[in-house]
Amino acid sequence: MKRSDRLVAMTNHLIEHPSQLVSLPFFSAEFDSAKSSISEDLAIVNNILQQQGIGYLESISGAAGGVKYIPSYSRTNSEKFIDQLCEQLEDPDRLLPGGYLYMSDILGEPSKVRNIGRLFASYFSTSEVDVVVTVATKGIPLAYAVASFLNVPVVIVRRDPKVTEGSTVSINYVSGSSKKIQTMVLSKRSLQEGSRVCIIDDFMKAGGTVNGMKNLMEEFRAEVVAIGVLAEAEDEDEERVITDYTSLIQINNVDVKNKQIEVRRGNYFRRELN
Ligand SMILES: O=P(O)(O)OC[C@H]1C[C@H](OP(=O)(O)OP(=O)(O)O)[C@H](O)[C@@H]1O
Repeated sequence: MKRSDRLVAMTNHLIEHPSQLVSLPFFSAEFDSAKSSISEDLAIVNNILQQQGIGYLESISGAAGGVKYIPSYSRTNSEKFIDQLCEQLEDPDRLLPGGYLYMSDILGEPSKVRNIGRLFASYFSTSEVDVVVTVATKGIPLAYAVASFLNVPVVIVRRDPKVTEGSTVSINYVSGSSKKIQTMVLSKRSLQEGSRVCIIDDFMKAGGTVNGMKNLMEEFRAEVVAIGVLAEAEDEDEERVITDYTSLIQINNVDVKNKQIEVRRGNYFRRELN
């Protein structure tokens, strides 16, 4: 196979299998090429991925070695996407009682959900995440998007026990937004002790829901190494219980009465991105 054809096929395979180890012998066999040629090809691909600001190839040496495509969105790409999302959300008609924002249309757009997943996967690419955890319902599409780029499974926390979940662990929590005691339930089979967990949700107001998930993770002796929320809205009437989280969008100065709203970049951008 000609180098130009190999480069296209190789890039496609790597992008289609984010965070997955691909061995050099696999590429050699697939493209009937010497490992030295494949190594040169991979250097070219790595260079272009970084130039395009969409990630890089991580090399793993040794007999079981190879390369992994690590999605890592550049600052420029990230800002462009989030600014466009802020503009779309900064619409007073989206305001809901209790300082909520209607975002289900965004969560219904696969391309936007995929980009949100890519941003979080970029941000958490070095956190060695084993599993992405979310709570039903609106966090689910985002959790799958993040997990697909990190190449890890998704675990969904429910609010009610179901016979199909087997024996479960449950905790009670107060979701600040609804000010009522709620329950979170998770099947005992779903998480191994010591799992490194990335918590993902669509929205955080008082942080009671994310805090509930953190408490539930303690019941499983799992370690929360990353917390990502698409949007956060300040909760004027109570101190937020969560501080160690990453948000893509911040909703400020919500004035339901006068239908005013401000939507800005979240704290995702406070950290130096490559
Ligand atoms: O930070 P808090 O004050 O706890 O609120 C954030 C919660 C509330 C809302 O979920 P709901 O709309 O209650 O439930 P669902 O996701 O099933 O629509 C949102 O999806 C977060 O999970």
